[in-house]
Amino acid sequence: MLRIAVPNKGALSETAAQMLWEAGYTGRKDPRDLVVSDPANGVEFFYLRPRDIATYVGSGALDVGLTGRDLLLDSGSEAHEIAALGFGGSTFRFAAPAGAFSELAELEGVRIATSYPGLVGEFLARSGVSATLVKLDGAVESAVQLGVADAVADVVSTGSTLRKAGLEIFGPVILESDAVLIGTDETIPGIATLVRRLQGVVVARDWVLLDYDVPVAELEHATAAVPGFESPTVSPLHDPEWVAVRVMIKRKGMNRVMDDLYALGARAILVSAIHAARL
Ligand SMILES: Nc1ncnc2c1ncn2[C@@H]1O[C@H](COP(=O)(O)OP(=O)(O)OP(=O)(O)O)[C@@H](O)[C@H]1O
Ligand SMILES: O=P(O)(O)OC[C@H]1O[C@H](OP(=O)(O)OP(=O)(O)O)[C@H](O)[C@@H]1O
Ligand SMILES: [Mg+2]
Repeated sequence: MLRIAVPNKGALSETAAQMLWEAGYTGRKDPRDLVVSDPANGVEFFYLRPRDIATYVGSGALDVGLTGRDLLLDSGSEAHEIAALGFGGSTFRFAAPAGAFSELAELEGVRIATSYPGLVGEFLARSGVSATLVKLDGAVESAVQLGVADAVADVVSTGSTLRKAGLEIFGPVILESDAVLIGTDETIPGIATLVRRLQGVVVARDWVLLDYDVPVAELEHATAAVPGFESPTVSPLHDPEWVAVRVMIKRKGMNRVMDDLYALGARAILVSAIHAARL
């Protein structure tokens, strides 16, 4: 059985569970379950703290895990990224009260609060800056106001936590993070199927099916404007001057594409959701 680590709580847990469910796996029914076996799919899920997942997978105790790129790098684990999962996006940034710092070099000798000392320490070392890291468990945005640090380095998503704490981002982007599938050995039986299933879910979330009818005379323009994922399917219609076209497009921006096709003379432009995919 493939042994899979899944976040048991926190920012990634809900979407990770939803994705696995959409990929056809049996999830946990009770949020207190620690282990769930899914023999029909040949997998076993271990619900763990997101921060610990890279440690379990890196040690070989578990085969693969869903976690954040930032948590993977912070852990120093042997595990590596197998696939990006298209959710849990965040950036990792330095922040301080407005005007306190404007660039990285000014962090020399100052105190930086973070719950990701591995990630931040490695970044500072690579940049040739020597600072004192103050290791906190979370809510690091309060560290400056409470006087235990001069700056913070933390996960930023919408930026509202920083704003509420009166802090502003400065300096370079430390990391762009995403939820990722991690492992040590991609040849373990079952991993390739898991990856294909998860990628199928990512595709089904990000792409839609677009159907439209277009005059044959405009077909080249329309397919050049909307080439789709691979190549559009073109089918004859009863009226020989028209054809039907089917193409996959990104969900984001689909209304703009529909407007453009309409302007080119396409009609009966329909969008439908993709429920599952193997590409
Ligand atoms: N507000 C957010 N929006 C999007 N992703 C986030 C957000 N906060 C954290 N993440 C991502 O989620 C992961 C961290 O998850 P989480 O915050 O649940 O773990 P933690 O901070 O170690 O645990 P906890 O917050 O429960 O102490 C990281 O990969 C991070 O990039
Ligand atoms: O930019 P925002 O959308 O405001 O999100 C960023 C906040 O979310 C995370 O906190 P989390 O809820 O994980 O709490 P923690 O600090 O205790 O880990 C992160 O550590 C930031 O504090
Ligand atoms: Mg957190």
